[in-house]
Amino acid sequence: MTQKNTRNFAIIAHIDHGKSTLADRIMEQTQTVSDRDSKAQLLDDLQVEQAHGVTVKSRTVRNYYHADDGQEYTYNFIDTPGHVDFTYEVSKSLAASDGALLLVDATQGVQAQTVANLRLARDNHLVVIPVINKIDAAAADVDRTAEQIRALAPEFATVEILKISAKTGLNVHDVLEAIHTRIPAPVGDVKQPLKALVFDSQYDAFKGIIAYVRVVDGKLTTADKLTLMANNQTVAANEIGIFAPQRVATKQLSAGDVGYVVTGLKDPQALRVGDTLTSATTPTATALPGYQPSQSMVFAGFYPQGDHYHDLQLAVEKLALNDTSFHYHAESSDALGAGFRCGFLGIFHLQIIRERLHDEYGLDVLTTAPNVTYRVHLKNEDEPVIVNNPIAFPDYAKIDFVEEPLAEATITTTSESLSDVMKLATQHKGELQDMRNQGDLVVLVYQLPFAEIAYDFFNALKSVSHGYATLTTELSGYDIADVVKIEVHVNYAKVDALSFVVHREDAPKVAQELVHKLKFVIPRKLYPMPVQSVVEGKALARVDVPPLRKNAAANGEKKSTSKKQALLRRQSVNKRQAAHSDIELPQEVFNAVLDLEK
Ligand SMILES: Nc1nc2c(ncn2[C@@H]2O[C@H](COP(=O)(O)OP(=O)(O)OP(=O)(O)O)[C@@H](O)[C@H]2O)c(=O)[nH]1
Repeated sequence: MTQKNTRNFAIIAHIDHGKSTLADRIMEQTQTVSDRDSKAQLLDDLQVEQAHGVTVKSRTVRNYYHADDGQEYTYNFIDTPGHVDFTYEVSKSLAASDGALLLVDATQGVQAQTVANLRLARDNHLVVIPVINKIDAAAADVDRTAEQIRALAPEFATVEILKISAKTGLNVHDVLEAIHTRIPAPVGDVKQPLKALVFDSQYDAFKGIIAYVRVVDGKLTTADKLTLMANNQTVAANEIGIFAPQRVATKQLSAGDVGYVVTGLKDPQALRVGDTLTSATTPTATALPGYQPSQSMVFAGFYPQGDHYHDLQLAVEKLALNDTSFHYHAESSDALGAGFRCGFLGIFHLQIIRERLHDEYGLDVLTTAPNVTYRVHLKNEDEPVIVNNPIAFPDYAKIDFVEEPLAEATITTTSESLSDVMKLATQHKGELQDMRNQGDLVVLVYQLPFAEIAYDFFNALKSVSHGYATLTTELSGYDIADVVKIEVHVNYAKVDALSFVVHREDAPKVAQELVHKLKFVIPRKLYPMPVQSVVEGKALARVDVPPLRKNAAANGEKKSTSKKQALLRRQSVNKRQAAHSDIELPQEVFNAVLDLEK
């Protein structure tokens, strides 16, 4: 079979519009998987994906399709995630594709991620096939959805929009035909030196790093010695193969093919996604453009529970290899010891990484309260200090002013929940920029501090809108903000890992709420321990964590004054000792900071 019969495409859509269901149907109708296998969810195989019912990793699968024109085609498709926190995964997949199926749910119409993903596809010069899905559903409004799609891009005004049910399989055949008639065959020259884009990777305990590649030019065989162009590192091709959907070894991958290479590299940091793989003996002159590194929006500290620092280090290295939008570097805290400062695309991403550490590596990590990046301008300094860890937030006396990141949030909701959604956005310091109708739905554009949406905004939005509202966010710049650091002192000793940054106007309320929550989660000691929220050197709130046993010096005890004084003296000795002793910090303590209504 020649490359003219190969098609590489991605399936993109807003979350839950049916990508994985369509991927399953395509595999079924091309007999890539047996009927028995297709009963199980084939692609979303990570435990976190099954637990949340969403895709977080892109999946690549090769299918063979006997088309109506009598020819056999190779279809390499990449199923991509739909959640806004995983857009980076989508952009990597698109760079390895020539076309995209853009799926729109007929019951919901065009949504925020539909627009965002279409933009990514067009940036990558892909041929986009619009597909309306769920036409079998009672609430489907196919005509309205078609109208919305036509309005999205000029080229959609004339192309045929396919109308399918991925669930029942209705018209999926039309999709299979459109793929080879509308999406171009890969261009690339088998005779040129090898040039392959590493678009994803995975760490296998036995085989080491497995690179997922799209071969752009040339051929790749196991006989080749290869070079990774970013740092000129030579690697082997111990095994090469395709995804069917499990890895199946082949003898050769040539220009236009999508497959994998078992590199034999054992150091998880040795390979960078976006790198170009070439031949060590006849290398190509220029590397492929690769990807823009992703920008972390939310940061949190990960600390091992117990004596597992090195296990955690290995696990984060391997996860970062598999998820290039997850970043980390070593940090330490007085209270928690050695750990890692980790960067995420959003709070859902953080949650998924935590769960993957648990599911795939058996590690439970202590997670400190998440925060955004601040630009702190110091007095008499020209350049701002970039702070993504509240522990490192400079002393308030040295600060001239602080800038915080702003988000442009696009919320699509129903008119019934409009007023509740607007109230929520205002509570989170949102300023309305634009409001328009999209069919029966209302689209609201807000500008608000990124920190306000970084925590619980998405869940709150889902709850006030009864699950209907959707959200996409984009960093829209930095602006001056009056923020302060809240420090927590337990028994007069600062617990650095509990520090966080809030707007000054919210500080008194947050400080009160925090100490009242901490009172119940800080493990008790034999003596009472004051817990204070301290802002700019002043304690704004205080409570006492009660002692484990009865306080012998408390009033109401029938004791002589001298006995009480003796006890008080002993307790004050305890107290001084305690100020130096370790305070245990279980995850609930950090959750108390996390759950605050900031
Ligand atoms: N009625 C109907 N339901 C469908 C159809 N296609 C998918 N669904 C349902 O829609 C839900 C979401 O489908 P998925 O295929 O998981 O959606 P997805 O786009 O892959 O979701 P993410 O990967 O998380 O973005 C599931 O409950 C499917 O059963 C369809 O054609 N008709």
